[in-house]
Amino acid sequence: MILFNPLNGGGRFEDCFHVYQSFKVPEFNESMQENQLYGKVTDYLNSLTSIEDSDYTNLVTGKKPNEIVLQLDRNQTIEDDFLGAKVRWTSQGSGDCNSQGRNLVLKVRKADKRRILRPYLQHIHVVADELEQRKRDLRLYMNVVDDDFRNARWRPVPFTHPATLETMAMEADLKSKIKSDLESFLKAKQYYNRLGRVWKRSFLLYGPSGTGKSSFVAAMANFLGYDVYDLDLSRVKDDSELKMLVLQTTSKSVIVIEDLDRFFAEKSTAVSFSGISNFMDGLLNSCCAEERVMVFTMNSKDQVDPNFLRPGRIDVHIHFPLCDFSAFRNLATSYLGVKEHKLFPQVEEIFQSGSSLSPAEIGELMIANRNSPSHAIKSVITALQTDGDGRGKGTATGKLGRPPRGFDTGSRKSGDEPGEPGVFCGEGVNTVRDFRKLYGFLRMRGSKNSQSFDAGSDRSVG
Ligand SMILES: Nc1ncnc2c1ncn2[C@@H]1O[C@H](COP(=O)(O)OP(=O)(O)OP(=O)(O)O)[C@@H](O)[C@H]1O
Ligand SMILES: [Mg+2]
Repeated sequence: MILFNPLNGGGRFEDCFHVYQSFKVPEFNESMQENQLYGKVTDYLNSLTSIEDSDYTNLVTGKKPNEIVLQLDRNQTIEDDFLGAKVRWTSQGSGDCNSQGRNLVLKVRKADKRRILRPYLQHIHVVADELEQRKRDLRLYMNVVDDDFRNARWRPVPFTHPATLETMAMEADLKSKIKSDLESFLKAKQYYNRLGRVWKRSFLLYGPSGTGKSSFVAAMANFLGYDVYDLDLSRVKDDSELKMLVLQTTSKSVIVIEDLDRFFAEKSTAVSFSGISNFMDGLLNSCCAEERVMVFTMNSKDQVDPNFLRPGRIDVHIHFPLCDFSAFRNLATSYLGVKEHKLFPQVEEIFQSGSSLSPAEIGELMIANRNSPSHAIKSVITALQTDGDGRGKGTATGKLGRPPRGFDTGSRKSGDEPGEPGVFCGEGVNTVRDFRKLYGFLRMRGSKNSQSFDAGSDRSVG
């Protein structure tokens, strides 16, 4: 007696008693046109963790260079859970010599069918669309003034910034909080709709120059699979032009305004404070597309009107501190491929004494000396001793676990000369001072000497 047919979706005892109902999703319709649902279900199934856990599965190249994706094999069955119900999917050959293509067969318990079938198919649609969105090439939009039309508009270019959340040197706990915050934002459409709120999230990234704020915006966009709208306020004529630009942005995008504190301090934009607040509120109460992330970067939030930073306008505040020893280790791992080194205790001691540099400064020294990790670390030690000018003493981080301390603007120490013994640098960057020149750090020194961080009022992720 044959009870189970393994080609019939991994036969189970219940199958024999018609406990399940099957639904076939063919690859092509009767006119041999592609059935789009088949593509969506395939993408959805290939993204499930159960495919990773199955006994065998296919590995195929994806659309992007070096991308490898998991793919359901013919006659393979995987399980999925939805609203507490278990369903099974089997990939089958068409079995019909007159037709081509494959089928995906869904088995649902009859008892669950009425309750879950429609929402489950809807869920597959949503997830597949999100996956598609993440796969497509991203764009960076910059606002330009169109001479002919005297109008501001967005000009797109391909967005190819390589930063990812993984490449950012940040405290691990903070990074994983941000990651799960973004993940839950992506899944929260129905939640926001139920609350009657626009599906958006706004972030404030603040910290000294060269600590990774701009790179982090790129990493977020790559993580979310969103386009980036980089709004340059100095190119905006007035408040109404700002409004028009906002209306032109599309959903699934990160809208970023960099160095906002500078605009407020220098009044170097024709846009008023209320224009910017309305810009944020306009997005909040939006007539325009939703599913957007807004990011503002600044060196310090001291000079910024607290009204601007109030809850509801800014959801998440993230502080970007100067390097500590743990960030240094992260950088050494990614830039030099070194997880441990005999010089690490010495580096740690210097950090503990309060010296610090920005990740950009340390990263640049590592890149310049990347052929010899020892030389690279020695150059960092020398730079911390000579250029590290005690800035680390003032980096109150609050959320990163270090207690808030007064900020020491401290004048530079004298040993600021290039070419310290034992320091081998290449590519024209010999000391942090050289790098600061390159990076435009002096610009910041001139205008932003007195910074301190209000860690106490942080609302951080989580
Ligand atoms: N935390 C970090 N992790 C990894 N790389 C970093 C980090 N911080 C800075 N860098 C590197 O330093 C360079 C400058 O960083 P970035 O431009 O993101 O700094 P920033 O905070 O935006 O500075 P500014 O305030 O001057 O705009 C980038 O090449 C980036 O890769
Ligand atoms: Mg920046």
